[in-house]
Amino acid sequence: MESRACSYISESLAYSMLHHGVSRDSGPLTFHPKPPLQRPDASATLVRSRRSMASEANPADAEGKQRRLVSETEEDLAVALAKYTAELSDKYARERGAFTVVLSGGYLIHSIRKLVESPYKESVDWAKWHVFWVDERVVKKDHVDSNYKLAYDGFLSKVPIPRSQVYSINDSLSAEGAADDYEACLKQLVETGVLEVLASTGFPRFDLMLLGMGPDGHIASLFPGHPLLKENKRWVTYIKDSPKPPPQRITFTFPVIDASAYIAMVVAGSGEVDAVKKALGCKDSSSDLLPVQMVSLEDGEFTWFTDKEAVSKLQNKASP
Ligand SMILES: O=C(O)[C@H](O)[C@@H](O)[C@H](O)[C@H](O)COP(=O)(O)O
Repeated sequence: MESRACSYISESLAYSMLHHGVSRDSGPLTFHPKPPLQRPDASATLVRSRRSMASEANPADAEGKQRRLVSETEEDLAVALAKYTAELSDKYARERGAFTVVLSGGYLIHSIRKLVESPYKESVDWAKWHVFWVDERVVKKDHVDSNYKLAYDGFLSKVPIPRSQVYSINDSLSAEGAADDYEACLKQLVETGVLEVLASTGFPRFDLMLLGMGPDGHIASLFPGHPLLKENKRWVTYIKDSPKPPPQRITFTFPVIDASAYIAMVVAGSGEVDAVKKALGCKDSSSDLLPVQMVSLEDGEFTWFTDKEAVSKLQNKASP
């Protein structure tokens, strides 16, 4: 099980830039000016959330930027998510020679299982992928709680993404140290052009975040009522009192999540029905928002990928 720990990025990138441009494994990367953001083809079932429905509850929704795909089954959801991800991979590989993808832990890794099967296993340009984590538990990488291990076992070990482009945390550091280290890693990747920065906010702009949501509406390691929800300077921070075990984690902050080009919020099954109902089904006062409702994309597109079970408490299951 190997990846490029962020503390070693400096050496790796120095080597890569000297010898190949950016990536040691995949040859030179070319970066072109990015054209205006384009939406991937909307499938017949992909629908835009109704503005009026949750406009107070969700700023992204208020701007009409949320879409919702309700699949009949979890299996259908996994098929749709693989297609969506592969299309974005093609787009970014073509446009700028790199595709920056952020993973979460939890059920999400199971949801992307179709990507390691035909046709995607063969057709996706895996050499262009750069993989990050929206949050990570501060444990050794071979620990059963490690999000890296989860992703490695279920996804990364099955596709040829260059190891130097898999940015796992340095698991020999404390939570504070690992957060600092990961942020420094991101800053180096901005300098070398792998990562873009959103000009309007100065925060790094990832091409695609594949996120899960907990039953309490948390995303990443940003939990309801926690002071970290207000962090607006750091790119990566740490938490030592996570209500979901294990307690020590590092996490991207909201401004980084908000700078994303695309977010896929993946929720399947019955475990999160109440949070889904609250997030998508009713108006709330702004003081009572779930973390998932606090996402406010600057210039991106937020798509809910759910199965029917996950939206079973919603009256309007697929908004027009
Ligand atoms: O470390 C973690 O716990 C995850 O990264 C976390 O952000 C996860 O995505 C949500 O908790 C949803 O998890 P489930 O899909 O297991 O509900």
